[in-house]
Amino acid sequence: MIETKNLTKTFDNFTAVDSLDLKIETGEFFGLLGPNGAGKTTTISLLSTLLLPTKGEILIDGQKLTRNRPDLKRKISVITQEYSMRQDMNMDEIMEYQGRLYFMSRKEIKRRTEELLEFCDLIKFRKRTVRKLSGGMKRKLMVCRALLTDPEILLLDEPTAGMDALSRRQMWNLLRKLNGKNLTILLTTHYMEEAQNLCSRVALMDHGRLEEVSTPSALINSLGNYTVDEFSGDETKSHYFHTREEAIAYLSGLSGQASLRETTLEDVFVERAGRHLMPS
Ligand SMILES: Nc1ncnc2c1ncn2[C@@H]1O[C@H](COP(=O)(O)OP(=O)(O)OP(=O)(O)O)[C@@H](O)[C@H]1O
Repeated sequence: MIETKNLTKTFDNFTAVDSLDLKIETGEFFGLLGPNGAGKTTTISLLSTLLLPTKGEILIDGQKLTRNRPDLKRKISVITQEYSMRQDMNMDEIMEYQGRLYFMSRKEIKRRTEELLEFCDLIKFRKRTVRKLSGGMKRKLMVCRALLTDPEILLLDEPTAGMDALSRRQMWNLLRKLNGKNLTILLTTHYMEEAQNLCSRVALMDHGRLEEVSTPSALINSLGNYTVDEFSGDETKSHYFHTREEAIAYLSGLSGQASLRETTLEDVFVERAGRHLMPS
């Protein structure tokens, strides 16, 4: 279990993460959502001990995480937004290099590499250098590399940013499979469809603070499960309803162009951003 208590990070006079109290259960698939600058990446950096908190603490399975706890740090792997891999190395070499950093035996590196590349559908590309991999393959390789040491928790900062629709779906399938094997996953994303599809719970952050923690379906339900979009000129106005009947009754009373659909997490995000999640 990951727990943050009053977790705070201040840069000079600016508070990027403000008194964050969060509990993520073992085996959860958890999403950290919020507008640009909300403090998501900073939170990931704190959880991976890349940054140290100004105040508060992080507990992993009830024990305080610090840079001097290699046993706890080993439970956590992080995949950042940058591709931090040598271009001239092939997949096997990337994995071996990583394994040596963690003092793993040759035999163990080979065994895990085989298993992970197979699991991630990369085995036939193992001799390809990073330079020649597609963006999607590089991301999958980063997942393999992060899992080499067999962590219990995977932190992912925008794992599908810039990916095409097909690669994104392949990554979703891979992350779902990993979560199915009881890997705890915490990701940040700007894609609400991604959070709605993958996450069992999401946290909405803004200005470093936690606004709400809930399930995607409860958030959608709070707005209303049915949406009528009313189109006039360049503008679309969305109206939300709790029942299909109410939505249809409203729709039938409209004279202009309009359509009925299911409400999405993106609607929740947009509505809240309009009200109070707006970056200042
Ligand atoms: N090293 C730093 N020094 C000063 N300010 C920083 C530093 N790192 C982050 N910040 C500031 O902290 C705030 C939160 O940044 P962070 O990257 O955590 O947001 P985010 O939610 O991940 O945003 P995005 O969605 O754009 O990636 C921003 O205003 C950012 O400018």
